[in-house]
Amino acid sequence: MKQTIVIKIGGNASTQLPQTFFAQLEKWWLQGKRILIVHGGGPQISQWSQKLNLNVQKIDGIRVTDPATLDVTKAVLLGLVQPKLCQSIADAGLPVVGLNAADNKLLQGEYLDHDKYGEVGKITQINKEWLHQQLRDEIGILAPLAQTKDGQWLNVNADLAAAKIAIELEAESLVLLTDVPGVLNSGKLVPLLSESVADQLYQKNIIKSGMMPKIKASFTALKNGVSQTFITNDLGRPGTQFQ
Ligand SMILES: Nc1ncnc2c1ncn2[C@@H]1O[C@H](COP(=O)(O)OP(=O)(O)O)[C@@H](O)[C@H]1O
Ligand SMILES: CC(=O)N[C@@H](CCC(=O)OP(=O)(O)O)C(=O)O
Repeated sequence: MKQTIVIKIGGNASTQLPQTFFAQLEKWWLQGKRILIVHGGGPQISQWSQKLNLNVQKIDGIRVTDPATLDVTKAVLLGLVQPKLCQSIADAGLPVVGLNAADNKLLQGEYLDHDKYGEVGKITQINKEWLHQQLRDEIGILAPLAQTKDGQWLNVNADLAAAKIAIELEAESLVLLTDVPGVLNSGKLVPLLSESVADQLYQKNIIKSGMMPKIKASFTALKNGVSQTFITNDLGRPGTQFQ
């Protein structure tokens, strides 16, 4: 569906959305684009885990998730982050619907590597027809959680979830909205990034932590039919575009 735009909003970015974000969203909506927002909430999950004396550990940007942390993840994403985002988009006068994995088996998944990450998964199947229908009338706000065929919930990194969903929806673009202007090298924005240069930046430890799943997500989407992928902190600016 070439009229679809998938925007991933990181947990930090979701707390400081500028007016330009809502203006661009409205512009795309009025142009007839279908818009799906996949939201993160990593910093909020870490904060609540700490309050509850749970261990916070990430490996290359992926949270190690034990059953108690999975409960916190669900509660924070579906109880705090998502309603707040829905509220701010509704306040901007745009139609919005909050969505999660359990809505008509929207996101099915399987474990990534149970021994390494615990209750963490990757998305394997999407209820596309139903999702397309929802996006005809409303902007969708979707949490990065999936369910196995047996109904077990899985925590999914939001960048990787957004890429998989963008591919499945045949989106025209994927925008990863975060708290930095794009990929930085010695403090300078890299406007265009190829996979070989990204590998070099990774080898030099310039691309690390939370940027790693974003790079993987961007190239995966690009190689699988999404025409354009960006990492930015402003919907009005392309930040880093992938090539
Ligand atoms: N080369 C890089 N350029 C920019 N940011 C980087 C880079 N390498 C690591 N990062 C880190 O990645 C962070 C963004 O990832 P993350 O904190 O997971 O954000 P989000 O919550 O938006 O997913 C940046 O704030 C920065 O600390
Ligand atoms: C498995 C995994 O890492 N899940 C992520 C889901 C939220 C997320 O990705 O949020 P940000 O985009 O704000 O980082 C987590 O628990 O932090």
